[in-house]
Amino acid sequence: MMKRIVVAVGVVLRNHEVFISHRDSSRHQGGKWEFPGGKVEDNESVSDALLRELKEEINIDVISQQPFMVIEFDYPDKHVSLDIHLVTEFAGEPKQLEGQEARWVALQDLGNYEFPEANKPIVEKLLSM
Ligand SMILES: Nc1nc2c([nH]c(=O)n2[C@H]2C[C@H](O)[C@@H](COP(=O)(O)OP(=O)(O)OP(=O)(O)O)O2)c(=O)[nH]1
Ligand SMILES: [Mg+2]
Repeated sequence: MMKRIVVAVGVVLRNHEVFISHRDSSRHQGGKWEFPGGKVEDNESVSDALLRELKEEINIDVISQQPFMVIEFDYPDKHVSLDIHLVTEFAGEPKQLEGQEARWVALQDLGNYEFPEANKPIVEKLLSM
């Protein structure tokens, strides 16, 4: 059985816009857009991982976050559990630190971006807000 990887994911919101990054094509589910985040390490809580990943990837300090949804999804080569949080307050200006393209996108335009298949319910829920 494939081990399920727990991933902390942040939907960073400001004025009805969300900050997304483009996943490098060399990576798992590469060439698609993503919400910043990454794997929860051993001995780390999901919220610790969320804070760490958003600092490492987009250089912000999370001040407020709320659980949004959990999605378990099996890619052929990887089983993931995405623990998604809305980040509604943060310090610093989001900036991609890992060389990926990144941008603010209006919530109602999210449907124009290609995300990994597991993200479908996230995008649907955001579009219905
Ligand atoms: N960050 C992120 N990962 C996602 C999303 N949707 C989705 O299926 N994933 C999957 C892709 C990866 O298989 C997995 C973990 O993401 P990751 O590669 O960013 O993990 P990480 O930041 O710890 O990076 P690394 O150790 O692989 O370099 O979650 C999403 O919206 N954001
Ligand atoms: Mg990541």
